[in-house]
Amino acid sequence: MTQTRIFSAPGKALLAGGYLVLDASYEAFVVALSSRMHAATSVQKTHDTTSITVKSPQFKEGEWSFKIDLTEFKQNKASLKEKDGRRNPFVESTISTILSYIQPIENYNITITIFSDSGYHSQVDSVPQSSTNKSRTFQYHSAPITEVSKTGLGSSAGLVTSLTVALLSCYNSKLDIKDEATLLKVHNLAQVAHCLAQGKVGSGFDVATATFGSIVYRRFNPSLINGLSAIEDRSKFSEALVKLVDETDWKITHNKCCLPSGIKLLMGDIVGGSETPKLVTKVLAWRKAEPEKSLELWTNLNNANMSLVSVLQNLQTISKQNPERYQLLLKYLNSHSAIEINQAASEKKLEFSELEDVIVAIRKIRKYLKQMTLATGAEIEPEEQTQLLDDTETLTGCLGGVVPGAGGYDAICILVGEESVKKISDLTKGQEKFKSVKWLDLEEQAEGIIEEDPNDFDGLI
Ligand SMILES: Nc1ncnc2c1ncn2[C@@H]1O[C@H](COP(=O)(O)OP(=O)(O)OP(=O)(O)O)[C@@H](O)[C@H]1O
Ligand SMILES: C[C@@](O)(CCOP(=O)(O)O)CC(=O)O
Repeated sequence: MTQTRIFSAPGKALLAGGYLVLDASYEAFVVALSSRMHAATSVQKTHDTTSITVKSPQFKEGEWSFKIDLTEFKQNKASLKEKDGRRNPFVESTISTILSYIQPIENYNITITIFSDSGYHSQVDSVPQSSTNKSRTFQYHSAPITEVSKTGLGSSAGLVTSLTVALLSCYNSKLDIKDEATLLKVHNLAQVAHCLAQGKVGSGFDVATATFGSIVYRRFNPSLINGLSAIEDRSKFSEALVKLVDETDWKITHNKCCLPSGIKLLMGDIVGGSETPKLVTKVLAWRKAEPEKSLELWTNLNNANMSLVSVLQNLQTISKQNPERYQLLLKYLNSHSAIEINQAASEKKLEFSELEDVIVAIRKIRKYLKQMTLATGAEIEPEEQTQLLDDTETLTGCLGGVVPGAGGYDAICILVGEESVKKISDLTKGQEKFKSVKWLDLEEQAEGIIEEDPNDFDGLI
């Protein structure tokens, strides 16, 4: 019997809480994006050995095939061997984590096909291909996955999370991702697989967002996964993994939190790029060397981050409790810039002080990220980005913006009234001061993992 189920998981933009989120004392606000990673299953029972193939047809040589003798797998923790010696550490790690967890007795032929929305990668040298009913279009690249430039939306987290839920569904046809406990299990397994593939334990905000969608996130203790990776024997590893996934409280926070209606996230890709690990190393070294100064800065920045979350939540509440006033507020936003709103507030002429609250919170975040930049020497909000973000405050309908995640020269994220999105992208196109920005064709899509309609993928699989 063959069954096709398709699951997808979103990309991310870390709007508030970069660096702080590495420490479980602090929370971060992460927005899930409309660029998603999809995993389509095909399962057949077999009497032979288990065979698992992951295809990623948008990339050259995007196929990784494994034949697995289940008895041998249980006895030996050696890594899986791909048929043609091809490597994809994230695919290998996810398959071996799921098999270690499930410890299957019956054999299946499984094929999972991955589809990646165009926001994750540069579209240079790629051609579109659509499903029969034209509801889905994906870009097909002429190069292997490792050679195509990434945009920073968390492609490996999206891959691991969608592959985790897809593989689990192959062994449990009743798997329901609307069930909270199931979703938490998927999250825990995907975090383990992602960390083992990376060979390090990060904050995990990307995997958490891929699973749960737009959230306020607090990380888990890294020792949970560090302990696992030290186990050499497969049966002991499986036993510890089951305990960790099913019986351990990871003490993470993943509270749903999204942008208020009528306010959109606009993400600008910047010409240039930064290496996150180098920035992180500098920041953590300074934090260690300057415990008192850094505590003060971390506290101030965290207060600013949390105030952004709370003013956005306040707007969401107004939109529900007083929709008429909220429509007027949005109208005002879509006809004023952050500078003008701020000016009106200082002259005590502003009717919608809630808009000023957002602008102030964003400015505070930037102020402390700039202090972090100057103190640590890590280019988190470098001068070019400062100028660019200041310039966005002059755009009608824009509340300002930040450098997302680790910052640097990768991207900017701005908050914009929905009606102003197109105007801003049109207006900035020809302008010298915005010449380094390419607005990405994506927006917030707050859901985490969802199950897709297979008909939408006809002709692609
Ligand atoms: N569509 C895909 N198909 C197969 N493998 C993928 C796909 N997307 C990502 N991967 C895997 O994830 C790797 C990229 O992970 P890496 O940790 O380098 O980037 P990342 O931090 O997730 O990137 P970014 O945040 O910029 O998207 C790829 O080399 C590949 O192994
Ligand atoms: C700096 C850090 O806090 C955020 C990095 O975010 P991004 O990969 O730049 O989106 C690192 C992490 O949390 O793993």
